[in-house]
Amino acid sequence: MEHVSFAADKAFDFVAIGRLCIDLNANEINRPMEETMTFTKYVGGSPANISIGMSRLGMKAAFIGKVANDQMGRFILQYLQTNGIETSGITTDRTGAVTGLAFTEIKSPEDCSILMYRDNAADLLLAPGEVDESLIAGSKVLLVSGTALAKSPSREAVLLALNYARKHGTKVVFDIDYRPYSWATPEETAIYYHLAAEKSDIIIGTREEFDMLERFDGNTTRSDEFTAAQWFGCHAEIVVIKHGKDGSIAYGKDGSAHRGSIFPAKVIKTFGAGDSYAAGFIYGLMQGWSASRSMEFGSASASIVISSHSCSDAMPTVKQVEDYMLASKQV
Ligand SMILES: Nc1ncnc2c1ncn2[C@@H]1O[C@H](COP(=O)(O)OP(=O)(O)O)[C@@H](O)[C@H]1O
Ligand SMILES: O=C(O)C[C@@H](O)[C@H](O)C(=O)COP(=O)(O)O
Repeated sequence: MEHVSFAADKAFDFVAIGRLCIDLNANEINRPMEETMTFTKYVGGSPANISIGMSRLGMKAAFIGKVANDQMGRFILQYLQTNGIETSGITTDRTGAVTGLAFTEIKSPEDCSILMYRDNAADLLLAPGEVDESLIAGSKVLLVSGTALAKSPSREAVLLALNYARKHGTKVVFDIDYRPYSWATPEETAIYYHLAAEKSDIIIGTREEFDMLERFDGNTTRSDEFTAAQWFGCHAEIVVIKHGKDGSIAYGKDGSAHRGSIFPAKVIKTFGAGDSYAAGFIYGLMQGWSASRSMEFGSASASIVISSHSCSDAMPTVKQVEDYMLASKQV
C-alpha cells in the first residue's frame, strides 16, 4: 500500500470538526443503568476523543466546534486547553443550547450501550460562518466526524470545511461515526454521508456504518471489497473497515489489502475502541508508517482504552502504546 503523503509546512498536524460532549460513565458497572447511582464525568464526543488522542500522541491538534454557554462547555474548553489542543476554532453558543450527554451503561465488558441526551445540543449549531478556514488551511489533516452532518447548520459547516480542505491541500479523514439518535431518516444519513465520503482521502467506519453510507449503492452482500472499490472511485486513498474484536481491514487504492489483528485486553467497556483506534492509525500514517504498522498501533491504542473506564482520559501516549505492544502478543 502506498504511503499517504501529508503537507509538511503546516502549523497544525490535525484539526477535527464536530461534537464536544460529556461522557457520564457508570461507576457501578456490570449492571443495567437502572441500578447505577453514580457516574464519572469525562470530556466526550468522538471527534473530541480523537483530537485528545492525537494530542496525547504528541501531535499538534486543533478543534472546530461549538460548546454550550454553561459549566459543561467551560469544562470541555479547559480540558482541551490543558491537553494542548488549540481552541480558537471553538465558539460558544448564546442561544441557550446545551451540552450533549452520553450516559454509558456497562452491563458487562461485551454488553455496553450509550444513552444519548442530545436535544438542542450546541455542537449541531455550528454555522458555516464559524468555520475557521485558516485553521483548516494550516493543518495537515481535517477529521470529519459523521454525526456533525446530522442537522443544519452543522451540516453545512462540515460541507464548507470539506471544501476548504480540498482548496488548501489538507488531507480529509472521514470517520463515519453513526449515532442513530441524531439522525431523522436512514435516507438522509446515506445522502449526507455520501457527500462527505466523496471528498475524503481516508474513510474509517465499521461494517454497519458503511452499510448506512452505501444504502443506495447496491452493496447487497455488505462486501468490504465492494466498499473499498466504491470509494477509490471518488477521492479515497485508504478505506478502513473496523470489525470489533475481529480486528480491521485496510484497503489501498493500489489494490492492496491488510488485515489488522487485535491485542489482548482486559475489557471494561467496548466504547472508546473506535476513537482510540482512529487516533493511533492516523498518527501512524502521519509518521510515514505503513498501513499495517499504523493499524497495529491503533489496535494497541484501542486495547488500552477499552481496558479503562474512560475514553478521553485513557487516550495513551506513544510510550504507553509501545510498552503495551511489547507486553502483549497479538491474538
Ligand atoms: N474486544 C476487543 N478486544 C481488542 N480489541 C478490540 C476489541 N473491540 C475492538 N477492538 C479494536 O478496536 C478497533 C475498533 O473497534 P470497533 O468496535 O470495530 O469500532 P467502534 O468502536 O467504532 O465501533 C477494532 O478494529 C479492534 O482493533
Ligand atoms: O461519541 C460520542 O458522543 C460518545 C463518546 O464520547 C463515547 O466515548 C463513545 O461512545 C466512544 O466510543 P467509540 O465511538 O466506539 O470509540
